[in-house]
Amino acid sequence: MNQAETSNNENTHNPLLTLNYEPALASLGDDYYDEVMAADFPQTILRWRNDALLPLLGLHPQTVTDQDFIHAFGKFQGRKPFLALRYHGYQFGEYNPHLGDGRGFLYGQVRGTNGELYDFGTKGSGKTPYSRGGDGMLTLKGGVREVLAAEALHQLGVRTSRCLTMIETGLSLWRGDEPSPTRSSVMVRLNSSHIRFGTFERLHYLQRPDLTTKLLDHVIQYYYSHLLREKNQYVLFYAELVKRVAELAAQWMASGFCHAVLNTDNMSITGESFDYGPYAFIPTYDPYFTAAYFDYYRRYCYSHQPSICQLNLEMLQEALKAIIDQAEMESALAKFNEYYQNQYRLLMWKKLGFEQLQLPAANELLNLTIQFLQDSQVGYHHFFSEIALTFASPWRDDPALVLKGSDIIPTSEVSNIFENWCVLYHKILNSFAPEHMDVIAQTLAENNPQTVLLRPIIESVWEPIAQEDNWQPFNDLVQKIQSKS
Ligand SMILES: Nc1ncnc2c1ncn2[C@@H]1O[C@H](COP(=O)(O)OP(=O)(O)OP(=O)(O)O)[C@@H](O)[C@H]1O
Ligand SMILES: [Mg+2]
Repeated sequence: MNQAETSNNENTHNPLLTLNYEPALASLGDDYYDEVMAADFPQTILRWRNDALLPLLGLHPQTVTDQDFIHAFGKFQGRKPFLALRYHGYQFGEYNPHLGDGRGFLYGQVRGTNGELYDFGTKGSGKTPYSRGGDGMLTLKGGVREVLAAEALHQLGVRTSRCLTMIETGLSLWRGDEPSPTRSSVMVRLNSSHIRFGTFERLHYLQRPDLTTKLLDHVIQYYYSHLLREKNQYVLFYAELVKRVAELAAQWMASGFCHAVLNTDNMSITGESFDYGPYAFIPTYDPYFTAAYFDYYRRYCYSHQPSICQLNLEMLQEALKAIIDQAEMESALAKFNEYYQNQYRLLMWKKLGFEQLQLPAANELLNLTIQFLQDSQVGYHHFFSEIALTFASPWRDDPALVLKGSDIIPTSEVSNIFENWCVLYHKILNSFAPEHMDVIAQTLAENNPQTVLLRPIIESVWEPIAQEDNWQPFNDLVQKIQSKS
């Protein structure tokens, strides 16, 4: 076989290339994107493949070889067009009309076995017309961090994008925030959509309500299709987006996650979480914990996340008001807090072991928990995982037994709050039948995995990669996360 025949053969036998790709976004026309080419990399070494996602694409992991991944997502053979999507966005409060996919593109769109349409989006695949001064690349550590964040958040029940694969690409990159030169990677991500708030903001900036209408119809058709028959579907879309985003913010907060860069170009129009750059899981409950070193004014600190999401939704009204009544959008947004609070409470109660709780004891328990976590500065995740680990039915019998045997040992300054917490927890346990203790134990275990992606854990798997190209700790960590252990 000559080279062309070999390549053709690889294309027709590669299950990743013979998926039923749907040109949903491409069919909107080139007002929304630029066709681009992928970089030609000196090396393509498969470092990670997310076999857990393949069944969603209708594929059996055993039928997809490592070479198939490399051929499709490292060498970028056998598919086109690749679309660098156009968008703008508010970055740290300032409008930036020079954005767009600067180091990635929409690789293709595929319908999952669940009937939903998914984007395959790249990151680190080379320069585009939107790269500005950037090199179009993703560091290997950046790829490792994004893979880990997405898997961890998914297992914590957060509505998130996930990485399909990560391939090392053999370049030396220079970055201010990593010891440089540093290694490079390309990552392919599965998102519900790569259409961002900033995609609409750009159309408003260009004063093209015709293109806004066309894009919104597309969004509703593909991502809010249950609204298609409604007369006032545009308002209903906005109202549902408010709910989805409020619930997402609650999921981040309960998970102890700080996204770090909540610019409107990082806000998905489907209300899904994505783009894991300088994120961090909070070590302790600190409302002002800030994950990005360049966030000098703590704009995107942990506790600001709900209000920033609300603000981003408010700014989106500006981009949509040419086609949706603004007063109606305002009244939809007025529900943000209620949606947020309801979801946050529910998730926190689950972390405490309860699917359902009677008010007002439920609120009291939540307030006391937060107060204790904040005043004591015990590890946020550690506190919950210790409850899950040490929980035992006798906690019902005596408040002094609650958390006995755990390593949560409060200092004298917070011993009062801790005692109150134990007394209340004990009282709540007694509002359930003894047979219910197993259910509580199970709820605790399901909602508080022992493996938490704190920064030192990420560094501990990155070090062996950086020092001796040892991927075992990384693979072990992903496996632990995926198995929720
Ligand atoms: N190394 C780079 N080269 C070129 N453009 C870049 C680079 N890093 C970031 N950009 C661009 O800067 C903007 C903001 O980057 P940001 O980190 O939010 O997005 P991203 O991580 O590149 O991609 P995504 O939002 O799809 O996850 C985007 O337009 C992005 O494409
Ligand atoms: Mg981004």
